[in-house]
This record gives sequence, C-alpha cells and structure tokens, in this order.
Amino acid sequence: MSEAVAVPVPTAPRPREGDLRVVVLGKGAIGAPVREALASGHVQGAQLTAIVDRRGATRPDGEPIEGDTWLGEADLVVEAAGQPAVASLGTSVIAAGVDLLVLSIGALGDEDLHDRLSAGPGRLYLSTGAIGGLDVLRAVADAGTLQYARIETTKKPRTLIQDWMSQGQRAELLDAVSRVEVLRGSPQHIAGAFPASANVAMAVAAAAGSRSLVEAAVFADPTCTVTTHEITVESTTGTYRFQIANRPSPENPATSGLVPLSVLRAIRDLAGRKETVL
Ligand SMILES: NC(=O)C1=CN([C@@H]2O[C@H](COP(=O)(O)OP(=O)(O)OC[C@H]3O[C@@H](n4cnc5c(N)ncnc54)[C@H](O)[C@@H]3O)[C@@H](O)[C@H]2O)C=CC1
Ligand SMILES: O=C([O-])CC(=O)C(=O)O
Repeated sequence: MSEAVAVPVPTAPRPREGDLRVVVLGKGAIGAPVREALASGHVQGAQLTAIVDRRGATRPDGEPIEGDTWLGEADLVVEAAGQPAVASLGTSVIAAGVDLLVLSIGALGDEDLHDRLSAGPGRLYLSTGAIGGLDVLRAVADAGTLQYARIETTKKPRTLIQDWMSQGQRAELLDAVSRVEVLRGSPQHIAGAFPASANVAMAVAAAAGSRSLVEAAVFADPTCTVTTHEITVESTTGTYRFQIANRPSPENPATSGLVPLSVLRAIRDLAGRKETVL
C-alpha cells in the first residue's frame, strides 16, 4: 500500500506596502490567465485585490465582495470583459480616481464615452492587446507625418459571426472556401461591428490620434490556422508594415493568445512606474 504524499499547497504571496492594487474585470480567455499570474505573485509590485464578472465580485480566494466596494480597494482596474462593460463600469472607475486599462477599445468609438473616460481623475490606458508596431505609428502621428494607416484582420469564419448578419451573410461566411473580405470601413465602424474580434482597429486609431486617417477591414479565412493583423503605415518618412500572426487562445478562438501577455507587460510597467520607452 502506498503512503499518501503531502502535497504542499502554495500560499498566495503577502501583499506589500505600496503594491499596485489590481482588480480584473472578466474571467475569460484574457482575465483568467491575468488573474492567475497576479494571484501567484508573478507580477512584482502588483497584487490582485478582486475579480469581477457578470455574477459579481470576489476576492482572490473566492470570498464574495458586497456591491462595488472593490472599487475602493483598487489602484488599477483591468477591463477584459467586453465593450458593454467599458460603457457600464468605466466611467465610475475613472470618476473614483482609479486608473483603467482597457482591452475593449472599440467601446471608445462612442465619442461621449471616450470624453468621459478621458476626463479623469483616474487615468485611461489602452492595452496594445493583440498587436504591435504602435510605437512607430505614434511617432509619425506625433510628428504630423502620418499619411494613412490601415489594419486588415483575418480570422476563422466562425469567430466572426454577428447578430446583425442576415442568414444569407452567415451562410456565405461559413461556406467560404478561401479568404473573403467581410467588411471594410472606419475603425469605429469595424470595431463596433465585431465587438469581440476587431478592437485592434480602434487601437490603431488611438495610436494614430485620428479616425479619418485609418482604414480597417476584416477577412474570414477557413484555411487559416492563426489570426493575422496586417498593419500598414504610410508616412512622409517611409512605409512601415507589421504582420502579426497570433495563435488563437485555446479558451476563446476569437481572442489571440498574446493578449494576456500584453496585459501583464502593461501591469508590470505601471507597477514599476516605468516609462513606456523601449
Ligand atoms: N484589444 C485587443 O487586442 C483585444 C481585446 N479584446 C477584448 O477583450 C474582451 C474579453 O476577451 P476574452 O477574455 O477573450 O472574452 P471571454 O468571452 O473569454 O471572457 C469575457 C469575460 O467577461 C465577463 N463579463 C462579461 N460582461 C461583463 C460585465 N459587464 N462585467 C464584468 N464581467 C463581464 C464574462 O463573464 C467573462 O468572464 C473581448 O470581448 C474584447 O472586447 C479581446 C481580444 C483582443
Ligand atoms: O485577439 C485578437 O486577435 C483581436 C481581437 O479579438 C480584438 O481586437 O478584439
């Protein structure tokens, strides 16, 4: 008969004075790994104080939290809960003087909401999420040399099905045998039409400091094994192309597996009060 082996139960690291107190909104493909990394002490200088989803708020050990008292114990709220959550919770976070890191950047297509979230006293941060190359775009935009920027996103057809599509449009998408363009337009239109799949369009617009200089498009490709985002920046200083080929998250094929890593990098920067200079 084998003897039972005592498995050591890892204990959560003790909160330290001065740690950045982080609340995560959403327990899905992004929120769950971010919560785990924070709760296991993998982000030096940051501690998880609460997790909030549709059912309410809990402490890291699962103890329920009354109402929105979690807001009083936060320095930073990380939104990984979808565009409607930015609209319903974002303003109260910012108004309470708490910083907000937004993933569902398409919500900022609503200019009133954008203005309210930019009014402070909390600071609004936008996650780089599934893409990169935004440093170059910001540099040429700041210098006034940006001529235009474009982002073309390609995903598996089933991740792009939306309520607004007719039966015919859905069938066309699901029956496609090769890459087809689904929609092209302004970044706010594309991020609004694909709220869980094309927030990156508004991330490009934010980096460009312009909506009118940015064009976005979404393609469906039944043969693709990765999600791609192709970003082209045209400036008087040159032409810049960034091709991102992301493995989708196993938990949610609409979301790229890179996204929680981008969030953790941003939390590390904010906890370390690092400038975002490479
Ligand atoms: N900027 C970027 O590059 C990207 C942005 N996103 C955004 O992040 C969001 C989350 O992505 P995933 O984690 O993959 O989604 P998911 O569907 O796996 O998880 C969403 C989570 O949010 C929770 N939730 C929904 N409504 C809520 C509310 N009102 N309050 C609190 N919690 C709420 C759900 O219970 C669930 O736990 C997407 O909807 C999208 O808007 C996603 C991928 C990339
Ligand atoms: O994860 C991605 O590749 C992009 C995404 O879903 C979004 O921008 O909403």
